[in-house]
Amino acid sequence: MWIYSSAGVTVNNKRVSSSPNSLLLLSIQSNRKEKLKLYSYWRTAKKKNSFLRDFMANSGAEKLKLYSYWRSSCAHRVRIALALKGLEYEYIPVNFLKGDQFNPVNRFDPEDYLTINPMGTVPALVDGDIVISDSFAIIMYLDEKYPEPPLLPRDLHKRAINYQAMSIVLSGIQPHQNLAVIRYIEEKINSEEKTSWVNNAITKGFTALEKLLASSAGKHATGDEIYLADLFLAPQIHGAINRFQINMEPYPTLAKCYESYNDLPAFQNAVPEKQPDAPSTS
Ligand SMILES: N[C@@H](CCC(=O)N[C@@H](CS)C(=O)NCC(=O)O)C(=O)O
Repeated sequence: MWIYSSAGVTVNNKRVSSSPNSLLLLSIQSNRKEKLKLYSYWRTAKKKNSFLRDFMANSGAEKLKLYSYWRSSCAHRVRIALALKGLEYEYIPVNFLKGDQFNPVNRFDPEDYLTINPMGTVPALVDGDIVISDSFAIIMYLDEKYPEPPLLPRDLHKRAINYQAMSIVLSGIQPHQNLAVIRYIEEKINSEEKTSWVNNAITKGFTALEKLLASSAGKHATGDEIYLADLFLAPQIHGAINRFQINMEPYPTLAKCYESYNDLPAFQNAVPEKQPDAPSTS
């Protein structure tokens, strides 16, 4: 696998050059004409990461792999990030209802999914030899490797609001509505208790988010650009409305952001209903 960074070029973990420019000369399979084409493309590419992205897409390098489940809001966040960064990936479904998390997910995986993510949850991203689970870690990894468009604003206050909104969803809401948790409540108590538990967690989180974002929001959570908070809000609101039938009227700021997300292709294509493992009737 080719890794290109400001520190140089690595192929299959072997440093082959300390100068990123020589990537072009190292495109071993290319003939002189192709090399010149690559070189002139690199010279004119506005952003180095778009060069890397295109080069990876055309070089036969292994594609990113995303272990996902259509309805997972955590995987949904990563799908948006991948789309915003313009990255192609292989979608590998992990079907929790069939217990895929305890088995090899498909015939190409020699080992159980738990060796990929010992927590047995999605998402997990595989980038060559690098395996990352947890949506936040994955999104930060992608943002650092492919800095355009940036997922964190430069303004420190706005950046802190993004972290805060992300954290409310990541640790204040989603864990309470997680499949394993709600199944447990349903089994040990009953389904009314499950519904009230989830509603309570979403209401508490959305009330806090509404207060946090009322003064910072533009078209999106912290202005008109898309940032980290938006990647966490969109899937959370989508699930709240479609899966848990939450009324968004008390949260006008969140509802307005959600409406704007629905206009953007990166968000439109990442929704659960459009994933390859979604049931056809959903
Ligand atoms: N903090 C983790 C949470 C991962 C997580 O809980 N994923 C859920 C789907 S959104 C899951 O895999 N649930 C399966 C289960 O609970 O068995 C992340 O953001 O990736």
